[in-house]
Formats: sequence, structure tokens, C-alpha cells
Amino acid sequence: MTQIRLRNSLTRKVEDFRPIDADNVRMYLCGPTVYDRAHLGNARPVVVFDVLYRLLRHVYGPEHVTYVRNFTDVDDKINATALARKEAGAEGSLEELIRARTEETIGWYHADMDALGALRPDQEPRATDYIGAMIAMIETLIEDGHAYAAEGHVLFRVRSYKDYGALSGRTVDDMMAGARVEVAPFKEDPMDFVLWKPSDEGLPGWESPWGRGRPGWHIECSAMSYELLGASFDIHGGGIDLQFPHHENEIAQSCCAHPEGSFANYWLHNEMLQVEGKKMSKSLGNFFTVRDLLDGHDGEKGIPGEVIRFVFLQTHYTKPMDWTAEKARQAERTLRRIAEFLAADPLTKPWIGRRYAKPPQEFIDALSNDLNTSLALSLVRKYLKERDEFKLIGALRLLGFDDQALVQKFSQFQFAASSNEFSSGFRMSTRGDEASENPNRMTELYNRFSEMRKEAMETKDFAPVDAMKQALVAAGVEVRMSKDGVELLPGPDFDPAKLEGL
Ligand SMILES: Nc1ncnc2c1ncn2[C@@H]1O[C@H](COP(=O)(O)OP(=O)(O)OP(=O)(O)O)[C@@H](O)[C@H]1O
Ligand SMILES: [Zn+2]
Repeated sequence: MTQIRLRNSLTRKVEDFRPIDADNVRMYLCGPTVYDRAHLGNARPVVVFDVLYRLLRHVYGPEHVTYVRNFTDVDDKINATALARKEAGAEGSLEELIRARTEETIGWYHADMDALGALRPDQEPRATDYIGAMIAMIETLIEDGHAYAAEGHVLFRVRSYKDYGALSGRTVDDMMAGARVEVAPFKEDPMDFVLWKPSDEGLPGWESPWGRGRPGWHIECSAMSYELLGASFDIHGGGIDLQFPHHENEIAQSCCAHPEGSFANYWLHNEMLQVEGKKMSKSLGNFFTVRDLLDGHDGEKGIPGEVIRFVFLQTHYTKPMDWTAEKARQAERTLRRIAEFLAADPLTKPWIGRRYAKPPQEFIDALSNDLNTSLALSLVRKYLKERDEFKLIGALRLLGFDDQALVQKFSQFQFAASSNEFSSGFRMSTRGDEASENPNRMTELYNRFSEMRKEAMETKDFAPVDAMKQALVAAGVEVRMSKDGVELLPGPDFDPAKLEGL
């Protein structure tokens, strides 16, 4: 089995990745606070951890990986956007407006990240669905002396956890000198952080042993990861901006509440997307949204999600990067060249099953070496140069690029979605040479054969399917049928003339 190696922020070394249970590899990523559209920086961790997710699925099998990414749907910023709407005359209670805002933002988030080719995680828990689990965890922490209640708040007693600071490699005293910590009169120590706080009247709140209130941000991830992945899991990810204090606090809470577990064994942090040397962030105002980039804004034309993904993957996730129009142009040129090549070749059509296009081992090795995506992309260019379609498609798919979508979006061939000539709507219209004639024919046969098979499953009359299969085989086409569907692979003896009568 391929050995994946990852840079673990805990040890600051690239280590062999050894899952706790190879039958269920578990990964948690801190997700967005859903108050507004995601900016391009927010998309970087999504793409980085999507590549890791795909690699883990490739190595351990898709059904042996669990990827959880949360939505933080309780937050001052969400309340503020809902309040602003209410003040502007929006109808409904504040609670309804808050709910509407988080729903709407989650919808945007899904649409934007889908456009970047990111798979949806296996679970996307919302913090507000796990308040009970958070309260239970806080109670345990209080019982064991790691937390205390004061004036409607509950605080984590940082000095009760001797390993606090291990992830950032700093002591509590160093951190105190560097961080702007809030000194509240009810805190025993300025470093102590909030687990629970009172809610103002009219704002979202939950009954708890400490009065009506709501959780602090850090406890959300500790509680949700425990509920969905257990006291010990494999990988915890997020942007480097979250390492301190958010991740340091998650570790303290989880390890103190569940000393039987190790929490996360590997911590991965992506570096920041920057604008002129500064982190792109809402608070600095130096941001643009993923949606603006996709759709085009201020007179600029839109940029396809594949281009954005390609640009991200050019830079290793541990390095800061800038977004530039020149990088986007170059990525687009490469994707066009790939698409033209794929479009001109009859192999890249829906009737080619995924199983035939396998990423070469050298390509898997590149990704397995701490996600060396820039090396992986140079291998993609190499396969293109060598005109090795199988390697190229295998590599593209593992990186999260859909070859058919690339052909449709980036090649000059036109695919008429409305075409009634072929039910899939997959049609080439510009080149009349043989190479494009046969794929049309194959697509048609593929659609017809799939239809026939579907029908046969219902009627239990498999005779027509068998007859067509025989004819295809006689024309040199290998036919594979599985529960996922049908695959047609023209072999070296493929003779399109023999398909004439079909
Ligand atoms: N410029 C950036 N580059 C890469 N990742 C980023 C950047 N900004 C935020 N992230 C990551 O985006 C994810 C979602 O973060 P979150 O929702 O807390 O951000 P936000 O409040 O929208 O961003 P901001 O930091 O701009 O206030 C986190 O994993 C965070 O590390
Ligand atoms: Zn988190």
C-alpha cells in the first residue's frame, strides 16, 4: 500500500501517516462561520483538504474515509447581519432572520465550493445541532477541575493543562506576552478562555446549568469532532491562522475532557492566500469573494472553477501564495491544451469507465509526499506532452478535475446540451474527421446499451442486452458491466465498420 507522508504541525516534521484504523480513516476540518460569502482565502483550505481527502480515498478506499467539516452557525457576526436586516425592515423574528441567513450562506458555500471541484465532506455538522454535546463536555471539564463558572460564563483553566502551547511550540507565558488577551474581572488568569457565555436577551441562547447562553467557538469543534469521530482520530486541519488560539484551545478542551483519547494525531495547516504580503481577510477588507471571481465582477470576465483550483495547486499548501491574473491566464492555457487533446481523442468519452484511467504510481507518490501538488501538475503536463491519455485522465481525476467537464468547458468543440441526437447531450460538432465520428457513434451505442440494460433489470429479459453485447465484442469492444453501470472499452482490434448494423 502507498505510504502517505504528511507534515505534522505537532512535531514540525514530515512523518509517515499511520491511521488508527485503516478501515476508517478520520479527518476533521474547521469549517466556515456562515455569515457571508466565502472569500478566495477561505477556499484554499477547502481545495487543499479536498486533495488530501481524494488521496486518502484512493489509498484506503472511498468507503474507508470519514471527512467531517463543520458549519459555525452561532456567532456575533451572524447575529449582526440578521439584526441589520431587521432594522432595514425585514419581516420575521430575529431568530427566523438568523436561520434564513445561515441557510442562505450555507447554500452559497456549497455552490461556490462545488464549482471548485471540492467533494462534499461525509458529514457537515452545524454547531447549533450539537449544543447538548457542548454542554456535556463543559460539565465534564468543570467536574475535573479544568474549567470554572463565573458570572454566567464558563472559562477553561489554561494552566490546568500542562501541555498547553505544544502545537504552537510556545509556553503559556510566551503566548501571553504575544497575544492580546482579554482581561475580564471574572477570569482567574488572563489566558483562560471562554467555553460558555451569557446571551443577550433577544439573541440566540440555550438553557444551561450556567443560565441562558451560548457556546464559545473553540468548544464547538471539540464537541462535534468527538461526537462524529471519537476521542482519537487521525487528521485535524485548518488554516495556519487557526493554530493559535483556536487549535491550541481545541486540544486543551478535548484532551482534558477525554484523557482516554489522543484527540488528533496529525495536525495539518495550510498557509495563507495573501494580497500584497498580507493575509486576505474580511477584517482587513482586502478580499474578493469566490463568487465574484467565478461570475466576473467590475468588468472582469468570470474565471472557471477549474482554473482557480489549478492555480491553488501550483503552490504547496505550506507556502503563502498570491492570486494573480497572470497565474490564472497560464492555468487556463494549460487546461485548454489538455481539453483540446482530450477532445480530439476518441478515448475520453462517457463510455470509458473510470477504472481504466489509473493515475500512475509516480503521480500517487508525488501527492503522497506531503501533497506535492506542484510536482503532480508537472507530471500532468508531462503526460500531456507524451500524449498518454490514460495516465493524463487518471492523474486529472485524482486531482479533482473532471475530464469530461474540461472538454466541455475548455475545448473548441461544441457540446449541445439540447441535442436530441444523443440522449446524454454529448455531441461534437466541429470536426468531421473519423476521430470525431467514432466517438459520436460510441456515445450513442453507450447510451442505447445503458438504457437497454436498465430496462432488462426491470423486465428480467436480458436477451436484447446479450445480443448487443455480443455484437460489440465482435467489433472489438470490451464490455464490462457492474452495479455502477456499463463500461465500453474499444480494444486494439476495434473495427468501427462492424458497428454499422447496430
Ligand atoms: N487568507 C486566507 N488564506 C487561506 N486560508 C484562510 C484565509 N483566511 C481564512 N482562511 C481559512 O478559512 C477557513 C474559514 O475561516 P473563517 O470562516 O473563520 O474565516 P472568516 O472569518 O471568513 O475569515 P477572515 O479570516 O477573513 O475573517 C479557516 O480554515 C481559515 O483558516
Ligand atoms: Zn475548529
